Amino acid sequence: MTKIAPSILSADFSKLGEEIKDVERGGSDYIHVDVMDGHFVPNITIGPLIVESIRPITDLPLDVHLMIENPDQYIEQFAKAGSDIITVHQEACPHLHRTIQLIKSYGVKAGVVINPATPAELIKPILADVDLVLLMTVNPGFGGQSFIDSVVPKIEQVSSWREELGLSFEIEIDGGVKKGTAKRCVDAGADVLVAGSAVFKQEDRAKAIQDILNDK
Ligand SMILES: O=C(CO)[C@H](O)[C@H](O)COP(=O)(O)O
Ligand SMILES: [Fe+2]
Repeated sequence: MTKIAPSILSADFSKLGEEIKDVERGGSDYIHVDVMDGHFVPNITIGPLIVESIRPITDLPLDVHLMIENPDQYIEQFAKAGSDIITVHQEACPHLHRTIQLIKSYGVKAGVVINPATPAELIKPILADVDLVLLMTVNPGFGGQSFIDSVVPKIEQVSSWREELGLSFEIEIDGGVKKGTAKRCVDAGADVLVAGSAVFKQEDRAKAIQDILNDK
């Protein structure tokens, strides 16, 4: 069963708690939290305080996507704030194994992310250590961007390695996912679809979620 992870980046922050409840009722599997530092990406969003404040609102796993430089410095804070999954960018981690082990040391699931232009070969050595691989289908930094089609073969590639290596990490896709692009991701091997604007910018969030999951 394909999972959906609405990204609160596109939610109305003035009523974030209600927004999260709405997508939870609408059938979400994870809540995706986009953390941006204005350095790794050209935008600033939220920090551990927000993760801590939304933690009591939902029992859904908080899937925290760190788009920050030097993530090692902040992993403890995000873990203690209540993250269930923390994903770090390969491009931001010179010592990727160490960073993945640091996340796991707090009892949190660990994921690795790559940008659209980063070859999947660069994360092959870490696949046996991660719970999740996040493949960006936009350049990180903003919601509402267009899906980059050239990432689809990379989804197939990572999915085939997972089978060959007998591993069980989840493959998550992030950026421009909506009805029309979701099917291509799922057909290529994606398990979890992040969707920001395609969920939160719609009035009926339950319908928006079903439209994405039923993309045929
Ligand atoms: O990581 C992200 C951007 O860097 C977001 O998760 C992503 O862009 C979701 O927004 P949308 O579905 O509107 O593209
Ligand atoms: Fe994200």
